[in-house]
Amino acid sequence: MEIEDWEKQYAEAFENIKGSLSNIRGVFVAYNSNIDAIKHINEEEMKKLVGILGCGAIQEKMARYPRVIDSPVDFMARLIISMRDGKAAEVPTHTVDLHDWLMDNLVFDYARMGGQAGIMSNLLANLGLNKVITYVPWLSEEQAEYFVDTPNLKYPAVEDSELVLKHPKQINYHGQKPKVNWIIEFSKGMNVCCAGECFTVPRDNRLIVSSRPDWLRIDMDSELYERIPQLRQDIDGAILAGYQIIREEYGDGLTYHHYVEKAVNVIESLKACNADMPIHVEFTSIQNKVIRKAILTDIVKKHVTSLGLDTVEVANALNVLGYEELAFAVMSKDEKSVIALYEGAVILLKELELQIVNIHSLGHFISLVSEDHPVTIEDHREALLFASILAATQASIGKISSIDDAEVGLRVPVYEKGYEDLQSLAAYLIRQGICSMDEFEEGCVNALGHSLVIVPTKVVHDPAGTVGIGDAISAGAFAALLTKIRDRDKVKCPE
Ligand SMILES: Nc1ncnc2c1ncn2[C@@H]1O[C@H](COP(=O)(O)OP(=O)(O)O)[C@@H](O)[C@H]1O
Ligand SMILES: O=P(O)(O)OC[C@H]1O[C@](O)(CO)[C@@H](O)[C@@H]1O
Ligand SMILES: [Mg+2]
Repeated sequence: MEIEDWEKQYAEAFENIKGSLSNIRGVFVAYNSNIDAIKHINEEEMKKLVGILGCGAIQEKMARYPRVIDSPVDFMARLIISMRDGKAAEVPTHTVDLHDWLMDNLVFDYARMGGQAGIMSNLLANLGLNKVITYVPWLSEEQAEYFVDTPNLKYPAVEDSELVLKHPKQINYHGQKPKVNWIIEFSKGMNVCCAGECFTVPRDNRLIVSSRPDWLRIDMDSELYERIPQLRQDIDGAILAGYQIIREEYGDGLTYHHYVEKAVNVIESLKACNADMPIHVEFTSIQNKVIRKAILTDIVKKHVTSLGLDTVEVANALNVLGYEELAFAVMSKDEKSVIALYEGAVILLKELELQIVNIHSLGHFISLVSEDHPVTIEDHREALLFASILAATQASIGKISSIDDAEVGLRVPVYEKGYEDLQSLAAYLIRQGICSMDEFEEGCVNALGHSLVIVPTKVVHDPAGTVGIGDAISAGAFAALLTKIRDRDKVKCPE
């Protein structure tokens, strides 16, 4: 298909999905909402922080590559590594001491809603879904301020033994403290010096310090848990994210097994009204391999219908599932990496017993769909096109306040290189006898035991920001698929 034909497909997909969003009764979204404190750091501020802590201590820590931030020196070590390599990183911290130190020595520029569940809840509410039921186990008064003020955004609470749905700003917070993550953004070209060693930052990027104090648990209030089945008239699907916060061990002796079991119980309870209820898990960077594996094999496998990830996350997932070589190939810079990506996606689909694996990269999205999925392959393609429009909107204007904002994304041209990059995959699939060039170019391939949907995406050259674009892609594709499932009346949930 020529680029102009893809643009036509985009326009059609947008009109179709936009017109059907109101058919979705609602979506349940949990768990990780937080406040992102964003600071764009400059050279002077770097000099000041290096001066306070001393280069010797920072360099020593850089050599040890701290995987948890326990002190300001750990923080500076990870920040300088990220700046030196131009790489994004997310590192946990288990106390609020660093927050206090950063407030004293740096101060953030602005704050906004953070966390995959928080970002996706606000987006879906802004898109005008009938109901978005958001749940965050640590909802605080401060956190509630960051949810959009729309009547369709609801929080489930139990009052006088009754389940009530209210806006997050109307909930009793019981003195809950907020979770504040710091996002330190840095720019290409900045010069950083430490102990006479200087470098120039090669790329714009950011370090996220994820606040994970001991009280932060991926959990659900038991009174609410018992009442999940009552949500059945309100939702057609659920999006779950934030499992990366689970720790191997807690101060009170509980371990990740306890929280994994609870996470599974919530999913099973959500499915109680309808075993086919679409349940999407959004993956992310998870440093701890024990937790990464447990999420995939104990939470996602058998319980969830779809998984959303970027290419690095595909490699990370394959790595803990025992496919180290393939993981390595996915990350390679040559043209075979896209073939490895496809093969890896097939493994994830089969090993994790999923219906959909959604992979987003810069320039193209891929969905692998199992044979038993109730929606046509063309409808899956529409869902990906809609997701790309949202991503382009988010990248262009940094926010999506309504479905009409997405007209901006629709106008962003399809990125030709994205589709060209897929030529080695096309050649491979044709060589294997899996499809013809025509089928590949249409973006819809029926392979053995699964379908493959591939679309070239819209890429914004000078994005307004990048945090949360992946979340917009996955939430957009999920909502679009729900409209298709509703259209086909495949959801048979008793009213
Ligand atoms: N400039 C851009 N224009 C359009 N899409 C983009 C742009 N930059 C990034 N994206 C999309 O955003 C995705 C990032 O997703 P991910 O890595 O999951 O990050 P996050 O979850 O923090 O949003 C990329 O895979 C790509 O598809
Ligand atoms: O792992 P955590 O603490 O939920 O952090 C998630 C971080 O990732 C983001 O959701 C970006 O994808 C940020 O908004 C947030 O700070
Ligand atoms: Mg992501």
